[in-house]
Amino acid sequence: MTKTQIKICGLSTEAAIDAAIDAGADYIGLVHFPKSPRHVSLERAAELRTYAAQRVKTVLLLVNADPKSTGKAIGDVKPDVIQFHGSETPDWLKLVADNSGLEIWKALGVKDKPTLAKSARYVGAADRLLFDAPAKALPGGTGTSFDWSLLADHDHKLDWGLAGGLDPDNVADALHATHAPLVDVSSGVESAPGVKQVDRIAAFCQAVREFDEAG
Ligand SMILES: O=C(O)c1ccccc1NCC(=O)[C@H](O)[C@H](O)COP(=O)(O)O
Repeated sequence: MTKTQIKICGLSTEAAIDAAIDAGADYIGLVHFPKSPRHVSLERAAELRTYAAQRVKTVLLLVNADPKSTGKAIGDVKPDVIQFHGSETPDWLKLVADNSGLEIWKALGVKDKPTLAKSARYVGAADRLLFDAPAKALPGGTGTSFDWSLLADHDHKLDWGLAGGLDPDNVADALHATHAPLVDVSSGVESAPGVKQVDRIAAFCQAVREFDEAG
């Protein structure tokens, strides 16, 4: 049985971390981007990372952070993975990877086939691509989906994941359409921006596991 990996993103409380772990998530995401309703300070991100350590992998999200801020964020939080969610270049990702030894993910907003074709430039720079909806007021956490059929026959050159407007009711359809090895959710398991709902986290993970079991 293929086990789809699950990332629950935009957590800011210990209770939400417990809910994600209890539901069987593989990754939690901590957003360090002051414009986001899910923003956590580096101090709080470090506390949450320590709370989660050994139980689930922690992904720290940054958006177009400068080199000094990136180094401080990595040093303070010590995440397992760093996810870049802005317009960061492959060269910048390589530099961070070489200096930190961390696993690197790059989020890309998918508009059309040419966007997907351009994603190949991250080969050798990122460990995983996260295909998300195009940016709106925020670069991520928008709660909107893109056209999943764009991924149906895409020749993936890198490990990858699917994000953007997923929720407990549509994640099985998204997996049928894309066969994503990882799914990422934020708004779809919230009652309001930044407020995670334990029962929706559980329902999301349950829907993924039911898809996996149905084969
Ligand atoms: O979640 C945010 O507020 C956010 C802000 C700025 C950059 C990235 C952000 N989230 C990144 C994620 O990985 C989200 O889980 C992903 O975009 C999917 O979000 P959603 O459509 O709300 O499920």
